[in-house]
Amino acid sequence: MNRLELLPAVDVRDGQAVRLVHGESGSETSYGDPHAAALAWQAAGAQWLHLVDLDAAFGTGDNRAQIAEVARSMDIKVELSGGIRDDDTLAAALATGCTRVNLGTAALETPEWVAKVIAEHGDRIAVGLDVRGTTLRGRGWTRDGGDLYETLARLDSEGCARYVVTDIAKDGTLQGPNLELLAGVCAATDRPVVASGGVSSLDDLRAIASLVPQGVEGAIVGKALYAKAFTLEEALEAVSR
Ligand SMILES: O=C(O)c1ccccc1NCC(=O)[C@H](O)[C@H](O)COP(=O)(O)O
Repeated sequence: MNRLELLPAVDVRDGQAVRLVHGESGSETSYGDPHAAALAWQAAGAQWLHLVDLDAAFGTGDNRAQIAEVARSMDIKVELSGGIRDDDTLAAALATGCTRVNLGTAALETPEWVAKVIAEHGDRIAVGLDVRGTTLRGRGWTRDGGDLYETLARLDSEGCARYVVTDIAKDGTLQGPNLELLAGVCAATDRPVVASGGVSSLDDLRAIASLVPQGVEGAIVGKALYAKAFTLEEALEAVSR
């Protein structure tokens, strides 16, 4: 059986690594230099980094140059997210050498473009399914964007390689992942799923790992690492068995 991949998160707002609660602008806690955070996760044994430009996601500017520098300097795989919505932002993201990008708003607002780039770039494109209940949210999670399962069926038919599934109600809260949502998405698609939002403990990671046979491939971990609920080394050990 495959091991659960862990993706420590570095979310960047106004040049700083931050954590948000429910992804809400204004709820930031700052954790300093994003590059230092990324290098720390790499040094601790991460194989992946989940790197988010929150300003680009919210439409309050961007941190593209800084994020590109971080992505380029990593020896590990990087998943880039936040504000990738057109040819220019996609080309800039892919040019950082990241392993894949995560599209959110574009999958809701410009589905033809997303179908085109899925066809062009295959596995380098993931789609973020960020939900409240079963309603998708776009534009930095501020606007409703349709039904989760209808969108999933459409993206599946277009060949989307992978989904990053976030329960916004859980994100940044340390309240535990939404296992029911993850199991529901896995039952609806044969594509791999990356779980995001709410991880609070090693037991949460073990619970997500129990869904690997159903199709969960990885888990993004943010707040719990920054709040020192456990170390990344402990997390990697917990999912290695
Ligand atoms: O990923 C995005 O594009 C995004 C847009 C707007 C608000 C938040 C966004 N991402 C947040 C994350 O990916 C978190 O880092 C991740 O869900 C970790 O959550 P947690 O472990 O609960 O801190």
